[in-house]
Amino acid sequence: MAVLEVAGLDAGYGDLQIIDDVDLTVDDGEYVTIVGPNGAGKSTVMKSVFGLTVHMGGSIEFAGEEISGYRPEQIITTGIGYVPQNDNVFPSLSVLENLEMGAYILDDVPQDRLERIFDRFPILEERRSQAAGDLSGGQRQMLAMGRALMLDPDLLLLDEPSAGLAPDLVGEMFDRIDQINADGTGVLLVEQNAKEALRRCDRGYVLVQGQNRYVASGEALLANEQVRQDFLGG
Ligand SMILES: Nc1ncnc2c1ncn2[C@@H]1O[C@H](COP(=O)(O)OP(=O)(O)OP(=O)(O)O)[C@@H](O)[C@H]1O
Repeated sequence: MAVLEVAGLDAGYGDLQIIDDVDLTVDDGEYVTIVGPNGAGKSTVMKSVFGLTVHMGGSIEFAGEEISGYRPEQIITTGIGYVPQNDNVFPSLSVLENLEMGAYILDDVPQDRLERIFDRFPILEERRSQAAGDLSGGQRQMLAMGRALMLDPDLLLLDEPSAGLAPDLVGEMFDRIDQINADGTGVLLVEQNAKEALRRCDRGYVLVQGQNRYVASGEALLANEQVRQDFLGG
């Protein structure tokens, strides 16, 4: 069953249209990645799903509900979590406070989820009292994911989580995403690290100049000579 179904999406910023007639689906528990050249509109597609762009046409359904036109505060209540690429933690708040903020729409902080996040990311428990601004880039990214997981989303949107990480941490970040997905959370990932993302995902989209150029399993895209030459560095 498609949890997220984007059809004929046109979107952009102000009067500027960036996304042109894009279709995209993420089935229940599926791991889907969007790759493509710089400036292709990958982040813009993701932001559109989360209500952060100007919607210019098409539909965005999540779990059967039309969510285009919803504000981000409404969208998180439908079961979509979003981890932006930048400014994704509150630097002056502690790690624990950041995680608690993730559950701000609930009356009480769900302690069982907090425990699960600490089990998944032990470094966050170790550093629970430290300011988020003092964390390393990788730890900050884990905190941002943990915060989004506090609402136990059905679909997690991740915008370039490996950006800026030291090469030895990139594999670890991808492993974390695999684990989150293995626990049943659907994942929509935008990545510059296209080969690694395609190796890990169920299905991939290659976006070029705001349009879908290829849609196939990650494996099939990696095996496609044209895709390799044009978008994966050979
Ligand atoms: N807030 C904004 N206002 C106006 N234009 C924007 C804004 N954000 C992005 N753009 C433009 O939209 C286009 C697509 O950007 P987007 O960030 O979606 O691309 P991307 O494929 O994610 O690229 P990258 O991998 O370089 O982040 C670019 O031309 C960019 O300059």
